[in-house]
Amino acid sequence: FSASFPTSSTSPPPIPVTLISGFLGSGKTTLLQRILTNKESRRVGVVVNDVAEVNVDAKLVKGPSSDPSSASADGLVELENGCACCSASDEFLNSVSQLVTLSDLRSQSSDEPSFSDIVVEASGVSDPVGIRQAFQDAEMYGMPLMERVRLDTLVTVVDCTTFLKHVKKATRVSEDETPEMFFRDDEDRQRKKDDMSKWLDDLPEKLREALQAGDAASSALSASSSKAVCELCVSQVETSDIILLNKADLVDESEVQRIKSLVKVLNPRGKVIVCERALVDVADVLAVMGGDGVAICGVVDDHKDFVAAATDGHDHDHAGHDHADHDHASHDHSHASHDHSHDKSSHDHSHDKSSHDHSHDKSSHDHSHDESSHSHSHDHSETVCEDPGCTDPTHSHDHSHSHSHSHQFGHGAISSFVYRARRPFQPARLASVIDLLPSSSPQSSSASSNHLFKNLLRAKGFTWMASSHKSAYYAAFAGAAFEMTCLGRWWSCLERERWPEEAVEAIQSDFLEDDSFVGDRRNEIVFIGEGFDDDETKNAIVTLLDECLLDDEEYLKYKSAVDEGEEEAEEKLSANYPNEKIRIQML
Ligand SMILES: Nc1nc2c(ncn2[C@@H]2O[C@H](COP(=O)(O)OP(=O)(O)OP(=O)(O)O)[C@@H](O)[C@H]2O)c(=O)[nH]1
Repeated sequence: FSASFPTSSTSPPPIPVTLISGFLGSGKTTLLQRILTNKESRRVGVVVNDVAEVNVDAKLVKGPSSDPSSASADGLVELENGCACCSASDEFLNSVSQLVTLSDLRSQSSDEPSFSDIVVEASGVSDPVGIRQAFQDAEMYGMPLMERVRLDTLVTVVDCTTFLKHVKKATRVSEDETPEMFFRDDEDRQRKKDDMSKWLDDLPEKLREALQAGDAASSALSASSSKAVCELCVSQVETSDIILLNKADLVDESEVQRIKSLVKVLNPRGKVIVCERALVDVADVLAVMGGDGVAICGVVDDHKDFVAAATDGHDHDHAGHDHADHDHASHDHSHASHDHSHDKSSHDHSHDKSSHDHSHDKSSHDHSHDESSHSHSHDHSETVCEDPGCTDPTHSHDHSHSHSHSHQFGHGAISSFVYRARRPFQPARLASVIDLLPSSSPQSSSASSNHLFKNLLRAKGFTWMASSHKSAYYAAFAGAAFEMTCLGRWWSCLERERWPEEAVEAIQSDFLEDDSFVGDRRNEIVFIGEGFDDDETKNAIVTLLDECLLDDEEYLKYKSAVDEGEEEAEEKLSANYPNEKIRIQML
């Protein structure tokens, strides 16, 4: 995709790309055929990325072009190498690039108009987050291709017959059952196996023996070679503009309603269309977002919408900030700048896609620490809670529980609430709660966890860990998988003058008023599950998480470490609170 394209003031507007995602067998090809059969005057270029059946799908899509009623693409590129384990993002861009070149060549030689649309059918095991990231990175790096195309609309097809089963059961798939989720082909499989044996061989003998003998080995190895279907299904639904609840003919109405309520909690901004055999109006799915959909969002945008939905438009922070007025039109990468600054000039090529690590943008994040902002801290125990519904007169607003709001949809009892706290988590205590989450790992199925978290479907949000005063972590749980990633630094670490101008209001809304020590550091985790509107369950989870926060004595120690100065503090804090257990969870 490094090909250069003729670009000038007369260049045509970028071709909108519509991405179709959805788990294996959900109906993506059916939708693609529907689009190609009813595209009318649109000229549609197609990228098909079907790991297992790419050639079959390609033939289906091509169709006999002499028959006007059959599905036919105006240009088609097959992607034969994609798989979820490597996300195949570069190959997507390569294929899109090939289509644009094809279109240019045709219009030069025969005056054929170029494509009005490009449709990409992702593999059933692709995560749209990776594909979106690839497009955003290409834009940030100033790839010439990005002047010719833009990722516009993300469509996810849900199979109504399997969705709830996948999401609830947290099944992990194995290499043997679905090799396409792990390897591109046999050669790739062999190469990865060789790498693993080499890794084992290179270990000190004692460690190798211990690993091979004990459970640790099997769980460590299987953890690296198994994926939760649930994670994929949830991610595909969350990262989409349009969600088709397909195969509605095969389930009863109440099942459709249950799926609908879950989908709406997972993705409050998406448009849901119930259908059979992907029978939808092409105008409802093809390039409908006009450049203002989830394609331009980052993790932080996603999170904000998620929180707003979980609080049902009554999102109160203890500082009284109201996030409910979140303006969809204002989605902007720069306000997600923990994870992804789109400031080309400041981009550092050490960019790390997978971790969204702040190291990719040195000039905007790697700055000197503002000592003055840490010179005094405030006790917020006297702050008056501004939530009219709050019934707890005692809670301290920088500690204790952040009370929450729940929301229940009419059908099914799927609800969500937000846990908030303005004090860091003690990593080891948090790790022991993480151990209680439902998991396929046998060591984590204690009776209490089964009781408390048994109906948890999804949890995600910002976490403030006592092992760092700088790093903004993002925790995510789905199915059997928990992961914690560092999104970058808290905005408090950056002088205000260096915040992106258009994002100042949004950033400020996350700050605890009059407390520069805390700033935007926060725990803000959304929990979604069945029966989570029940106060008993909710309070038990809140109490459990409160126990993981630093107590008063620990917090004083934390504060004094920070007051010693930036670099010393980071070293001291990470030594005070070794978070190895959390790191293991991140693997
Ligand atoms: N009954 C019923 N069958 C459907 C519906 N939509 C698709 N199918 C069938 O389900 C099967 C899978 O559909 P595809 O469109 O190939 O699904 P896909 O998502 O492209 O599948 P993969 O490429 O394997 O990921 C096909 O046999 C379709 O005819 C529907 O709404 N109802």
